[in-house]
Amino acid sequence: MTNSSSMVRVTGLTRRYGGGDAEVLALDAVDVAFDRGRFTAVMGPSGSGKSTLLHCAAGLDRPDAGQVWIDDVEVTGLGEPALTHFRRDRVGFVFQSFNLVPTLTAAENITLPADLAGRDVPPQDLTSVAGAVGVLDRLDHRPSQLSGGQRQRVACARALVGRPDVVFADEPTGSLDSRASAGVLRLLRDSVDAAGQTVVMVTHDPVAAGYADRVVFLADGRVVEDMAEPTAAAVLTRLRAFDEQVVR
Ligand SMILES: Nc1ncnc2c1ncn2[C@@H]1O[C@H](COP(=O)(O)OP(=O)(O)OP(=O)(O)O)[C@@H](O)[C@H]1O
Repeated sequence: MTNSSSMVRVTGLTRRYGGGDAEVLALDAVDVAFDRGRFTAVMGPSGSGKSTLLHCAAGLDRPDAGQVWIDDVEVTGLGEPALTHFRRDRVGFVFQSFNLVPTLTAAENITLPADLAGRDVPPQDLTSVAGAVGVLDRLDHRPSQLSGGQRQRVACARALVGRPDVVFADEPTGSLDSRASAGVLRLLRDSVDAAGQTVVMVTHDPVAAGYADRVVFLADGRVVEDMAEPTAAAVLTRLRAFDEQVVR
C-alpha cells in the first residue's frame, strides 16, 4: 500500500469521545494524505478535530474506525510495543505543552529520544540543531531556567535532531511571541526544504500557516477545504469567510 507521494495517509478516520447523549464525533470518516517532503498546516475552528487528527495520525491515539498509514506501515495495525518503536524511530512531535523533562538539561532533553532508542546523536548534529533554534548558549540550562520561547525551541530541536521522516507539531507557536514563533517556523520550514522531512502542523495563526505549502481546513470533524501555496492574507480571508458562515 505504499503511495510514493504520500508520507502520511488516513482513510475513513473516525474518533468518538464519550457516549450516549454526550457523544462527540471528533473525526467523521476523514480521508486525507500529507505529501512526502512537504509542510502542511491544519486549521479550523476550536473543536473541529485538529488535535485529534494529529494524535491519531501520529499513532498517539487510536481511532474508532479507519486506517492510518505512515510511509508503507499501517500504524493502526501495529500493537503497542511495535507502535512505540515505530514512533521513536520515524516520528517527531512538538506540542504546545513542551513536555521537557525538568531534571534534564536542554542538551539532554534534545537527545533524549535518541538516547532512549539507543542511538548516538553526533555532537555536530546537536550543535547544528541547537544553533538553528538559537539555544546553543543554553544547552546546560534546565527547562526552569529557560524562557517559554526557548523551551519551545528546545522541544523543536528534540523533535528534529534525529531527522525523523515526519514531524507532527500541535500549535508549536501558540504561546510564543512573534520573534520566537518565526524561529520555530523557520526551523520547521528548513527541515522540509533542506532535510526533506514531512511536517504536519496544527495552527490557529494565519502567519504560521503562511510558512506551509498547503493548508487543510477542518470543520466538524471533516476536511472542508484544501489550499495550496497559502499566504497569510489568503488564509485570513478564508478563515473570515468560515466565521461568516458560522454566524449566518
Ligand atoms: N478526551 C476527550 N474527551 C471528550 N471529548 C474530547 C476529548 N478530546 C477532544 N474531545 C472533543 O472532540 C472534539 C475535537 O477536539 P480537538 O481537540 O481535536 O479539536 P481542535 O480542533 O484541536 O480544537 P482546539 O482548536 O480548541 O484545540 C471537541 O468537541 C472536543 O471537545
